[in-house]
Amino acid sequence: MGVGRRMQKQGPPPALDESLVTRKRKLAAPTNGAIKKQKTAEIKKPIANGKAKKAAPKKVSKAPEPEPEDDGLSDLSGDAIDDPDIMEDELDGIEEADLDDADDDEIDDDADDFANALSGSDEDVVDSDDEGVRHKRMWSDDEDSDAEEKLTAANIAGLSRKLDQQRAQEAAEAEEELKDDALQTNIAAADIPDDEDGQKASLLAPDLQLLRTRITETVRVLTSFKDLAEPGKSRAEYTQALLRDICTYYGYSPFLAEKLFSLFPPQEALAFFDANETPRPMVIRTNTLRTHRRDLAHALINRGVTLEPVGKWSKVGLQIFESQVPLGATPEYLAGHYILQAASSFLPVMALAPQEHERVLDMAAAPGGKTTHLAALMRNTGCIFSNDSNKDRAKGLIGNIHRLGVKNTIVCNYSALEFPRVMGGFDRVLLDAPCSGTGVIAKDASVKTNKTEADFLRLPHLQKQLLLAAVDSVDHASKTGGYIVYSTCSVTVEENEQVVQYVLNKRPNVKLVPTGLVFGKEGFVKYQAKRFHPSMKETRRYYPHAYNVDGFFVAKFKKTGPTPPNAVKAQGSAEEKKQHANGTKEEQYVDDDVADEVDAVDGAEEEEFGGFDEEEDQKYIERSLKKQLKKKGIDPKATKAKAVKSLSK
Ligand SMILES: C[S@@+](CC[C@H](N)C(=O)[O-])C[C@H]1O[C@@H](n2cnc3c(N)ncnc32)[C@H](O)[C@@H]1O
Repeated sequence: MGVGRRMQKQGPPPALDESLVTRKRKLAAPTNGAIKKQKTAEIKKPIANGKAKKAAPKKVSKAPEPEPEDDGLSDLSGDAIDDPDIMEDELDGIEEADLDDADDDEIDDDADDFANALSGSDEDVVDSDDEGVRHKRMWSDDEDSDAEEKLTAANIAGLSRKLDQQRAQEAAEAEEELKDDALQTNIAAADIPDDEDGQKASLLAPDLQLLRTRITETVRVLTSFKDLAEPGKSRAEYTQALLRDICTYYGYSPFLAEKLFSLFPPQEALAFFDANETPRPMVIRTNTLRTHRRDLAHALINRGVTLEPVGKWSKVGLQIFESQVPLGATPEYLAGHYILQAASSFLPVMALAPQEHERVLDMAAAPGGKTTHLAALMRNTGCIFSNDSNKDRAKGLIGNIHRLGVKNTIVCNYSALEFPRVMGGFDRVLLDAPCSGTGVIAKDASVKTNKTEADFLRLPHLQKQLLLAAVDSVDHASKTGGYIVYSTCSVTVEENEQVVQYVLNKRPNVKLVPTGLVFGKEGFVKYQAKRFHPSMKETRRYYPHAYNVDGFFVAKFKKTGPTPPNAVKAQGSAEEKKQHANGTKEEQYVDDDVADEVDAVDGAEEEEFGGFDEEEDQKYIERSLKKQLKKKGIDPKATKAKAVKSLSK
């Protein structure tokens, strides 16, 4: 695993993170000298057979430190977890300060007691006001020198990775400078062969370099347009030129480049495109049904893995900096002690916050990252219906459920559109919807070119229907729940705010509520000509450039009553149109597409479930296609096949 951006600390930027999570925090950043000292210590640490030897403990432990087990599993067994003595011994090589924020809510009570015994405090790191405890418990990159003394082998390794990262960055910069020099030399050189037109033959590196310079310069002009624009040149002209350069430089289709660019101010858009060029940090989620985060960290450190807690916002995530072993094949992995899972995938589950003994539906669940997290939060109680329409993917879901020791889950294989006809009355429903993947371009670069306008009609349409089904599957009278979480790994407005707005319009019996997540940007209340309900600010957006996590969207709804049988009918009725015209209805927060669709709905939905039918769906798709074609100046009377083809170009 290389160094670089991947090594960056993941999660919320300091301002958000610190102010929201910690009330008292005065520790300063470590000095370079301190980091160097730690680095030296790590270099001295011998590593044999791919297995790092334990660093010598700084403190003498109460009990003699046991030799690490050969298979690294016995110290993670249920007995070890429940036996404070054994666990205390284990912690000699990994100081309690670092990992005892790991468990809290997600582990069993015995383990909580044990954690408390170790730290001398039963408080949660997140809410602690106790400065002393805070010093001990923090595991971050801005400790003071006192706290450094207490850093563990893991922490030292983590920090030394950062030093490596710094060095790599310096090396990259030096290389960049060399290239610059070379470029200048090349440009000035008289012996570059001319092409047929007598122009200097273009060289790939100089072109990209120049392109990058031009992009940066155009962004600068757009940012201070009045002061920097050439007279007579419009903002639109600059933007078009910039988009052309972005497509060439980063390899996006013009359609997607424009769609993504329009989400941000120009400077931020550039940061977003840049962030999509580097992978996010590798993260694993501790399976608290099988182990505790600190025990897992201990076991992996002993196998030569360098890691750190993912951030104070998660009690189960570990960010992997470097590994001597394949993380998908360690004994701990095979024993189900963790799952490889992107950090942002934790968020929808945290937002849904399932309670023990509830009935929960995961509508689109494969391969099961979120289902298994739900099960862990519910401590294997209650019942999860874990559904996916794709049978092959559902096999992976079953595999993960078995590996991670999930016992409260029933796997089903329906189109989620069939809920609640299959079953309803759930306390909570998670809809992690199929989406375009514009939040995970760093993982799948094909998204840059393979998504067309047709996808951004088809997917939102499916997402809207699925979300209506999710709402209708929840028991509004649930004593503990009545919540729905909608998430996507996409950043487009069509797949997020527009879907949420559509459902708010169609189902007056739900409202948006805070997600409870401690970081993330507010959803759009306004986007281009579209206006959304003010409560849309309760939804959360996540961007790779802002938090070093995959792009994600999370919305949480509370169902307040049964769906009125005439809900949909009312929305298309003459009375409602009159209300819209008078601006007397909350549903004036309607975007064009929603208005079209609402107008198109004349048939009543007789039952709580929306009663979708393919014919009706087709009508919406065709209507939207026609609109798009008209916008493009294409004859909408062209055959549908031709129309889709031209839109796909
Ligand atoms: C984003 S992935 C879900 C990831 C999953 N929640 C996890 O955390 O591992 C979306 C899933 O939706 C499924 N899907 C697509 N259309 C569906 C439908 N109509 N009903 C149910 N599942 C569907 C896909 O097969 C895919 O597995």
